[in-house]
Amino acid sequence: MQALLAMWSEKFVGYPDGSDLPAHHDHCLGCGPENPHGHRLRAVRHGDGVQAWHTFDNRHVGAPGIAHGGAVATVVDDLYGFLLFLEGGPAVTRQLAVDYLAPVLIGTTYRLDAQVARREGRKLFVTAGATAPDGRPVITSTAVFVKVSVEHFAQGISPDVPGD
Ligand SMILES: CCCCCCCCCCCC(=O)SCCNC(=O)CCNC(=O)[C@H](O)C(C)(C)COP(=O)(O)OP(=O)(O)OC[C@H]1O[C@@H](n2cnc3c(N)ncnc32)[C@H](O)[C@@H]1OP(=O)(O)O
Repeated sequence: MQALLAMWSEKFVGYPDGSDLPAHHDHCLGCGPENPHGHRLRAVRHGDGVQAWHTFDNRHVGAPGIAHGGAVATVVDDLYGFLLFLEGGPAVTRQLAVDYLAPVLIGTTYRLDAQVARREGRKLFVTAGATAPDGRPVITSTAVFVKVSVEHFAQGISPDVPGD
């Protein structure tokens, strides 16, 4: 637990505009480089928000040729998680909504953007979207994140689960 806390506190530092943001951790489904099932999402700071380019592959297919809606939601949720590095501390998803405006195609690279729309007490109201190469919006999203202490994550740490 102490090693995890130390590793995370090192990640909540200032990030200049345009800089790469770190993975949440190596096995994160959204961005972890060591998760064989994961999306390996990479994001950069873009002004006061975050931006990513992402291509879904056949591990995340729903209908043939189309990304599974749950996989899309995973990536959006994780993209919001990168905003936390700009906020300076952890938070967790309390509510997530995704509007699927058009199919997200396997093998097509989409631009994703997320930002904090509003802060209210411990809540962050966030918004995101994904844009196709021709400029069409394919999804929009809103979510509510709630700030937590790093001790919140101790609930999930088990010596029997790989990756902990
Ligand atoms: C290094 C990386 C580290 C960070 C690592 C981050 C990794 C990012 C990965 C992507 C993100 C994830 O997958 S996160 C994992 C998925 N999410 C989770 O596991 C969270 C599970 N839920 C919880 O643990 C809990 O519900 C909490 C901690 C979120 C909150 O519990 P609580 O303290 O009891 O509070 P609760 O009653 O639930 O409500 C909290 C506040 O939200 C408000 N609220 C609730 N629903 C809504 C709603 N739909 N719209 C508006 N507001 C709402 C309530 O009114 C309240 O406001 P007020 O009374 O305060 O005004």
